[in-house]
Amino acid sequence: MTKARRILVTSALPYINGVKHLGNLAGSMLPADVYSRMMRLMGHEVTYICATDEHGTPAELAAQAAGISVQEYCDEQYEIQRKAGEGFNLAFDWFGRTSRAANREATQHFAQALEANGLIEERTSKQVYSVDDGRFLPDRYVEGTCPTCGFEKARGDQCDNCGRLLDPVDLIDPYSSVSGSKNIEIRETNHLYLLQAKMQDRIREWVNSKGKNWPNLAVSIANKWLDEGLIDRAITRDLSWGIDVTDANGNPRPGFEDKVFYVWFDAPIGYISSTQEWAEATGGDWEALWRTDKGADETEYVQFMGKDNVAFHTVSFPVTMLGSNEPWKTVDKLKAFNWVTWYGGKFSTSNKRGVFMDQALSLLPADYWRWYLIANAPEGSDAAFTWEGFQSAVNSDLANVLGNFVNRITKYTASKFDGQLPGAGTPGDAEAWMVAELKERLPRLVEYYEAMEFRKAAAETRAIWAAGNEYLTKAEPWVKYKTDVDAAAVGVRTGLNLAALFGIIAQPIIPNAAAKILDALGIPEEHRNMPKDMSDAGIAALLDALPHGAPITPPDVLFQKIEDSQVEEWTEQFGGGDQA
Ligand SMILES: Nc1ncnc2c1ncn2[C@@H]1O[C@H](COP(=O)(O)OP(=O)(O)OP(=O)(O)O)[C@@H](O)[C@H]1O
Ligand SMILES: [Zn+2]
Repeated sequence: MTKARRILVTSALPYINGVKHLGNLAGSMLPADVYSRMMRLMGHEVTYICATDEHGTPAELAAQAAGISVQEYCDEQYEIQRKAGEGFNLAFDWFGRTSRAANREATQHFAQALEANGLIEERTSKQVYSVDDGRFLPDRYVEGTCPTCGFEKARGDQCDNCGRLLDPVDLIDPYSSVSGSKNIEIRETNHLYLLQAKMQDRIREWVNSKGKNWPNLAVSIANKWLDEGLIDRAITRDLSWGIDVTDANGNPRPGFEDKVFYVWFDAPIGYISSTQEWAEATGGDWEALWRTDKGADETEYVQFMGKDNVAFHTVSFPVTMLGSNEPWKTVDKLKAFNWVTWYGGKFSTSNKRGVFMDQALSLLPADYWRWYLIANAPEGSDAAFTWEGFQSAVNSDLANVLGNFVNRITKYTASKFDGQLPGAGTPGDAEAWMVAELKERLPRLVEYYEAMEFRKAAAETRAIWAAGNEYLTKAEPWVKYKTDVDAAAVGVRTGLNLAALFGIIAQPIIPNAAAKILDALGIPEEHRNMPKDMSDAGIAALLDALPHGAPITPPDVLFQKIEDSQVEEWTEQFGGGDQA
């Protein structure tokens, strides 16, 4: 017996400005959920934490555009995202918010610890100041002409045309995005700087030791940053929405009354503070997950994110944690994804390109999307979302391979065996073939999950379902029934047990449909875990696990096929073919 492991899972915190698109879902929360579910089914103790990332100028500007306060805006958007997550069956143990008190305290704590260790310093810097607005204009509060490409609507932090990261003072002809005023001055003011350069060697050493368990994509991104040399960064901004900058006594830090911590500093700390909220609400032990002096050295910490977040998780956040000189748990396994692309371009929240979580659920149930997005996870490279690909994954994998199998065998039991699992007959060659298949495939499925290879895990799941269909072709209970009812009974019994197994292994990816199957077969909750005994005898036992005589009710249609006319309609509605 292998020992149950304690696993902490986090997925990149979704930013608060609007409901997430299917790219966001596929590149962070969905695989984290699938992985958490599988680890739970294997008997491990999993805590999956996520939260909304709520600070920063995009939230402020969106609130302003909506004519409400930032707090109100974030409250609304949090609810929307929480509901969308629920709709997609994301089984977070806690879905927190970085704007809550726990994150304020944790962020202020880290800043104190870093400063005490000589890693934070007050420096004077030049900032864009709007005389008419009477305030500094950080990041997106200022727009102007890009010094690199001449684009006239570049934002203070980045040019959307050429992609270059900018400092607001670099903009040519800057104007305030609050008032449009061009009465702009460059003024000096103080900010806190995180002295990342001092941490270069420690982070390198840490990446070298931890990176062994990361995919190449993550290690190469971390090394690229380290090779370029870590630079000191301002971790405060001239804003009011955010976490207040305090002194050691918790009083406002002189000179920082109108400043807050920068969102990049406080967001990842949200993983810790959200775990604290979870512990507070449930009586869970957050320290066993986060403090290596309190048991977290025995916790496995797994992070999920899209590739643009890797640098923050392999360099910036580790600077905060290691620089505190406190015994914080750092990431063990890191899974980074490429992009899901939308018809030759990007999914985009600001341009409303692609399909968004709420819209998706209004078209079809969550399982359909979950299956397609996991089976086509952007792992080795970017993965294109196409309506045709979605249609074919649903129709062939879910409806034809899994749905038909379950339907056929349960309906046949209902019509020929009085809706009861038949106990007669003894297994023969066909059953031995099936045992051999499972003996090879089930351990491989588990390996793929352990390695967080989601495409392969989905493909193996499908291959196991397909082997079941092949088994029925070999066993042909419907033919045998005419001459030898007992021989037919073996095929039906094995088929029903296979249906149960197929439901069990389907649970991580398509939890609702899997529950329907397991309910139809009357499998109690405690028997829905992954099988552990992979010996010949153990696998043979799986094929005769359900009690003889157990009542079997065919489930309603598990999956509706997607019609060509629906694909046409959705292509039209979402502008699928449109390359603009
Ligand atoms: N097209 C995509 N495919 C895969 N992952 C993505 C995609 N777009 C964003 N992500 C990931 O989704 C997670 C949450 O992203 P976040 O809420 O910060 O939005 P974002 O990265 O600003 O994207 P967008 O502006 O397109 O919404 C991050 O880990 C990010 O890397
Ligand atoms: Zn530019």
